[in-house]
Amino acid sequence: MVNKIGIIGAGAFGTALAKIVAEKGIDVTMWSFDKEGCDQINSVHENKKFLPGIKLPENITATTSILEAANDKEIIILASPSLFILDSVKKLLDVPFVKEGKTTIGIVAKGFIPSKDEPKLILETIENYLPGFYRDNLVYISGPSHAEEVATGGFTGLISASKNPKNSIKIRELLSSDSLNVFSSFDVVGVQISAAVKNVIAIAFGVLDAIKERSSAIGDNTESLLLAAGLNEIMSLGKSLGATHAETFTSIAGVGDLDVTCRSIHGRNRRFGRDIILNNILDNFKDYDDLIDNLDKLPYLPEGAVAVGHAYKLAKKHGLKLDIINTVWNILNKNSTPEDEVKKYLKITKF
Ligand SMILES: NC(=O)C1=CN([C@@H]2O[C@H](COP(=O)(O)OP(=O)(O)OC[C@H]3O[C@@H](n4cnc5c(N)ncnc54)[C@H](OP(=O)(O)O)[C@@H]3O)[C@@H](O)[C@H]2O)C=CC1
Ligand SMILES: O=C(CO)COP(=O)(O)O
Repeated sequence: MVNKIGIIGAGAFGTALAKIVAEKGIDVTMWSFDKEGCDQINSVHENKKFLPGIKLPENITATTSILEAANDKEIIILASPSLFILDSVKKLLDVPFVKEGKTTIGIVAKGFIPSKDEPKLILETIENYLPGFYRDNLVYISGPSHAEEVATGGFTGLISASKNPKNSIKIRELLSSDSLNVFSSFDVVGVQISAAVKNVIAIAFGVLDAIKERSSAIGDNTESLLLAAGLNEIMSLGKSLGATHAETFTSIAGVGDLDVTCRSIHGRNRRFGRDIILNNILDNFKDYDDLIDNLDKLPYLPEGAVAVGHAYKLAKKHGLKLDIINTVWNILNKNSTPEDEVKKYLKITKF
């Protein structure tokens, strides 16, 4: 029986999972990048920056020492966003328990790690940094799970995916609770692609959703069309990259997460799409590279902005014509106006 774990990254989702686990009587040590946030969790038992208004159990403690958070823990969960996860992994290499392979590592980041190299899925990139025995042993945690609802006990389904069934079961047992229903999967490729590319589709959805407020040419029917076509693009890319189970795409990891990310008011990628139309947010950036370099300056993190660059390259490499991914790529590169890109995608001439 696990009695203490480490969570690396004290953002909204890391904190929500910490609360679920701590309420089961398991002690949680969270590593926070930010000293002030760390002090708040320890003194007032609240993460005011990322999960305001949620009282945290007292068996959650926070530290700015990654050694303290990760050493001597049978399980650690990496909860830093995809943009920063590699920094966290590099820091973990100094932790004896991690170096000796004594810990099971779960990862919740959805997206691609920013890089100019050939696109790689998150687990593959992380495996390249960790000692060899972690290969095929990492666990990828996904599913439709906005932190705000997980933290307040909203009933939620998650997928625990690993090539090593012992490890996926270990994480499943750790996270399962009255409000969290966790399922195991072997399809690490299908689950990761679904998690990364749904953020791209959600940006497109946000763009359509904002145009819907201004024009009767776009309605709920149009949005459902986008959702269905988006799922097809996720499936095409997933199959080309080696997804092993078609059911992944119709599961909570696929259509479930796509749906919540596009429709929920909590969705940050959807919000980014809306801000492109309603607040001309792209005017603040010179070009796509400038957007990616400054993404962490936005008040919320739309990981789909990074993911679209990788998905676009992967689609090209595999000879796939993926129109929504191309449309989002063109919008973020300001190849023409977002409205014109949407018209081109829908093959219509006016709104
Ligand atoms: N939010 C959600 O509902 C869900 C999120 N996820 C995934 O979980 C991951 C984390 O998302 P979320 O919790 O929402 O993130 P948040 O946007 O809430 O938090 C940002 C996080 O980034 C960390 N951070 C900021 N700058 C740096 C840096 N330079 N180096 C290292 N860490 C930094 C912060 O650390 P600190 O607190 O220490 O300052 C904090 O943990 C994402 O990949 C997301 O896709 C998955 C399911 C649901
Ligand atoms: O992955 C998520 C919910 O499952 C969160 O999506 P956003 O990053 O768009 O908020």
